[in-house]
Amino acid sequence: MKNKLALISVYYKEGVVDFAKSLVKLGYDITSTGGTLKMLRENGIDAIDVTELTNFEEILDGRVKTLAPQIFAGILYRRDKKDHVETVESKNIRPIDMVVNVLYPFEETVANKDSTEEEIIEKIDIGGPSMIRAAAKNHKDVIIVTSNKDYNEVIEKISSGKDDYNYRKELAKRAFIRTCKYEIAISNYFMRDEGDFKDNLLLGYEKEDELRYGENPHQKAAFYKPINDDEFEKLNIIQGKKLSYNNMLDISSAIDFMKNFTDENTVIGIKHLNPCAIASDSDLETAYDKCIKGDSESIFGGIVALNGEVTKSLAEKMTSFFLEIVIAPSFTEEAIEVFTKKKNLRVIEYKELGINNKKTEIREVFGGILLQEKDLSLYDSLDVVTDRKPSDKELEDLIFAYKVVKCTKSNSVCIVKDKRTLGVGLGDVNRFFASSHALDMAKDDAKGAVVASDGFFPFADSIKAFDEKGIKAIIQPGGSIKDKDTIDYANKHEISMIFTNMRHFRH
Ligand SMILES: NC(=O)c1ncn([C@@H]2O[C@H](COP(=O)(O)O)[C@@H](O)[C@H]2O)c1NC=O
Repeated sequence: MKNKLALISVYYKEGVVDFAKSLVKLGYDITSTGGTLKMLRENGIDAIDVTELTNFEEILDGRVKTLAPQIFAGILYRRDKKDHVETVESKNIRPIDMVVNVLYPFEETVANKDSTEEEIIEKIDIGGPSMIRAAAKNHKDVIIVTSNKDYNEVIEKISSGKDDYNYRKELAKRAFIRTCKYEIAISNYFMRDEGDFKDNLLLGYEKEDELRYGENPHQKAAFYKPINDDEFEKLNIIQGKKLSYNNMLDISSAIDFMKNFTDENTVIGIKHLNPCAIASDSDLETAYDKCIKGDSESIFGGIVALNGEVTKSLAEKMTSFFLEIVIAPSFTEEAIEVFTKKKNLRVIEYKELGINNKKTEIREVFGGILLQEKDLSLYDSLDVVTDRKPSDKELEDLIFAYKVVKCTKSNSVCIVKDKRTLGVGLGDVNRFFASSHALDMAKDDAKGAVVASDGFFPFADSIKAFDEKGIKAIIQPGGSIKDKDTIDYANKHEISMIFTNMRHFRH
């Protein structure tokens, strides 16, 4: 009886020589293709050239080498079917008991900006996926290996007689996942000119980690990363407890919110995916002090995002009370040292905080998912619709306040003075409630402050409430059928009002 036969054809050759040597020790014969064959032979492995099995030389620059009936029949015939066995024997086809294949690097070639179209097309592996699928289909009798990460495990399993049906099935599963991800990458390449809203949304995700629990302790959860995307790796988790489900949501909000504050040092305090306070200043530490003053109570147990380097003195301030996460583009060594006092606090460095690198966002809903462009603009125009015009200082604060309401759950209204939130009313079911909440938080400081609203005011009731507290400038999208009432009220009470013609709901 002949030895078992392993067909080895791998693009990346790391580990393949040792793997093949181990297979030989376990009694396997090796057959191989082109560059793999050369390498194995150079390393003293007496491999059979696959052309001896196919009776056909490799042609068309390697486009056809293993694509031959002798190979596919050797892999695919059913060992438990008499007629299959007879066919294979009568045609002198050698059984192939293991296929080891590492595909052409299509994904890497597409990711390389210097690759030409021709180079990319040539990296669409044809023979590899065909062999992988054939071997995976016939896993009952054939072992399929698709990654050099599996080499050691495969040798261990065979050596200990544990290369049983279940293990071969497990390898088949990995193989089909590999070819599936490969096809997603190829299909997405061919759809690249269809823009963001393609007819087919082919997404592939792989589990990065199990999470301790979900939104609540009784819910299980895990985090999945998109295949061929290393965005998550850009988060440098300097210290702290493992990230939880809610932490991941909060970090995402922090990253999203900060994209609105690129032109000035800004500090955002976040609770339950909403900013509880935001402040900007020419000095980061002052911005931090202003932010904490904005809502010194809600920030407890929250997240602080800063768009500048965290210094020792800032770190000392942030360790003086309980925070879950601090995220910033950089930290000084002294700051990191200070944070070590609070072992559980997650300290996260994200160099691209404040940079826009995603144009669309996905959400799951009943029956499917929703895909939309991210809300990346602030206003369409700044139309002063009242007799009184805002002063330059008011205008600065109005624009700042409008950025804040862009970050909040709708309906939202916020009150701002000196680029600092005094009160944020958010997630309310009616705009007057949101206005009242913001006013309650701002207390007497509201005098001389400005207001922003993420949607239009349907009635003049909120304007009246602002006026009673001494607010003199308002920014809102406009667009209500009752805009006239609101403008008339503002004119009568010498309030200036700006229409932006751009709403910022966030559901
Ligand atoms: N066309 C074929 O018959 C074929 N058979 C195997 N390959 C690929 O050739 C690569 C190995 O290259 P080499 O034979 O030079 O070591 C592997 O990634 C394998 O997937 C092929 N190439 C692409 O389709």
